[in-house]
Amino acid sequence: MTVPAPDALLAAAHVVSVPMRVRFRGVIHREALLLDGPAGWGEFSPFLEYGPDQASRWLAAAVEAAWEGWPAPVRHHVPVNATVPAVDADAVPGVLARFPGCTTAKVKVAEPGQALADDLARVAAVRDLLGRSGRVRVDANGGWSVEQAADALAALAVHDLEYAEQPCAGVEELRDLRLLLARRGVEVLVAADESIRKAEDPLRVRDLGAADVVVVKVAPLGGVRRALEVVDACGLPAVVSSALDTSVGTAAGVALAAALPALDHACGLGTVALLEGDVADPSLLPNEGALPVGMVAADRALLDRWAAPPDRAAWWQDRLLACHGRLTAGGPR
Ligand SMILES: O=C(O)CCC(=O)c1ccccc1C(=O)O
Ligand SMILES: [Mg+2]
Repeated sequence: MTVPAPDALLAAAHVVSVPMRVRFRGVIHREALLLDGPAGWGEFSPFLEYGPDQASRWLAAAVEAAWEGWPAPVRHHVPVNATVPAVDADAVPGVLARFPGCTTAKVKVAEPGQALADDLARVAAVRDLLGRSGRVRVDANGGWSVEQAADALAALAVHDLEYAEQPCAGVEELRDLRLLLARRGVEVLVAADESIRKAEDPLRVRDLGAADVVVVKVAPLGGVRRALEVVDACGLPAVVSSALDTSVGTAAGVALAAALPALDHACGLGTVALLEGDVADPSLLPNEGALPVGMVAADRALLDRWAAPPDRAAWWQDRLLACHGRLTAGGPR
């Protein structure tokens, strides 16, 4: 991929700060730099704490979207899951109402400061609303030790889990957990999310037998094409998920999900519903449990409405330039 010159990137950039409806991943304002390029719109929104190596992959994904475009889709709609943040059980109906027609829900668990009882109550509430035919998965974001995960999943399994996403932080831990669950007769599949971030990761996950399913995100992997290679190398069923993107970044995830040869699970791409505002009109929101495939353009009025304060816009422009330097210096793959 040829990376545009710094001036071309800066000239194409719009920085926004969008409030979240509910705190998610500690984030209450989602900041993003949108790029208006010849092939369409791209989103550059690495989380604030990410260093330049990680963040430059997000830039590669944004440049792919805005200067190159995506591979051809093999489907026109992508089924999505509802995403339930670590809210109180009584807030679950309000969250699920934002995901019309979704029959799969992903529930955040193992939130710091909360107890297993909170997770059990939240998951029970979700199962209750979806009914027996719904699918319920949990995401611990690596918050449990192997023992904690085995105990928690044995308890949560009464609600019939589709899988548990990143129950423990490390790849070896995921492998050990799978062995322990099998020994204890707990039938819960394990998905790797944070363990799939770098080019060499998926092969490690596969070779160690650390997961049954892989979660892939376009931006951290450096674009739709790179993510397709990762899934192919891994040889495991894949679920595409968002990084809490605006509709522009979400469309890249939809493009990946639409280009995958096989797609057996709902994707975590309904998260625009967790944002209070967005850059596109209409927003890329689930309808009848699915999203349409296609490029999404940002809207000028909405870019103005959610424009970031000048100091934050300058911070993002500096970050863009730093990442540009990494990418053109050969950067991480
Ligand atoms: O998968 C989903 O349902 C939504 C996406 C999501 O949970 C997420 C969004 C931003 C950062 C991390 C994660 C995650 O899956 O851990
Ligand atoms: Mg996850």
